[in-house]
Amino acid sequence: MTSSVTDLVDDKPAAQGLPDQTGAQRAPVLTHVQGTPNATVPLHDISVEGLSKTFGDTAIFSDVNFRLLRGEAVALVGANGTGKSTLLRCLLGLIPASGGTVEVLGHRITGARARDLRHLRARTGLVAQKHNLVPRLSVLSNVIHGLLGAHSGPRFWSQSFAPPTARAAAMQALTQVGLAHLADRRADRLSGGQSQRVAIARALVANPQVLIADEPCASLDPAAGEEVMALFFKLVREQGVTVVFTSHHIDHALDYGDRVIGLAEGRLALDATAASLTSTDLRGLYD
Ligand SMILES: Nc1ncnc2c1ncn2[C@@H]1O[C@H](COP(=O)(O)OP(=O)(O)OP(=O)(O)O)[C@@H](O)[C@H]1O
Repeated sequence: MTSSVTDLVDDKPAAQGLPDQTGAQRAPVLTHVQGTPNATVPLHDISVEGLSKTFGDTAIFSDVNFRLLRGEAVALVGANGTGKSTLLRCLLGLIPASGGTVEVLGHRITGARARDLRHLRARTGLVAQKHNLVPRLSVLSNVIHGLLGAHSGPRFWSQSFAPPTARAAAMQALTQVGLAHLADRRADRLSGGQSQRVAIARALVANPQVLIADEPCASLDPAAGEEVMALFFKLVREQGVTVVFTSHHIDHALDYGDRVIGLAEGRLALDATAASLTSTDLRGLYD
């Protein structure tokens, strides 16, 4: 559908329509559609239809359907092993779906060629449970690697060779996460919380429109985890990024998500606004 988009009316989250984490309402972003000059429809950054995934003979989930509006933050919840990480990997095309379709930013992910996926990865980002920094390289070089989706080549592997514009962008991202003073430190000399902040800077440096975060604070102690979540969502809200995140913390899903979707018994068992849910509703998914 979005391949026929011709004119984006407003690409920032506005102030009405969808609830944000403070309970305020934000409007869905509207777009004109080619051939229907007077029509406006909400712009979906992610559309999932009839998605299923099996590993061998084991069905992980089937018939999953949801759409995410631009700027929306959606928490994906469910008990261990229900397929949350698998679903996130299908969204990014990191593993093939077994059935159904995924569209991200108007591009079909399911069945796409590797070259097209590479192009799209320049506009998407991933924050994983394990930050996956290159341990022997500097913090700055690791953040510069976040630009590799948009550019490639040896010039982007090390801060010494990267163009000044790339270094400046990476320094700005480090400043946003409060770690500019550690730019030259080796990544393996950081604390867990600092590493995860660097991973966030790396994910945000290329100004992605869509971010996937798989338990971004799972490896951190509760205090550091709270700090990282608050920082992450402050930045993505400021930048109007569309986010899908998983968390085992029910409070995080309700505090940071506009919407919560839940997997149980191989199905999408929940899709509701965070404002309409209580922690008891979510606990039911873990029984
Ligand atoms: N590559 C794979 N091959 C076979 N089975 C897999 C593979 N990846 C995941 N699985 C299985 O798929 C199921 C869902 O795994 P997944 O990691 O997506 O669950 P999850 O909901 O993210 O779990 P958790 O909350 O523990 O992180 C699990 O039973 C897992 O063992």
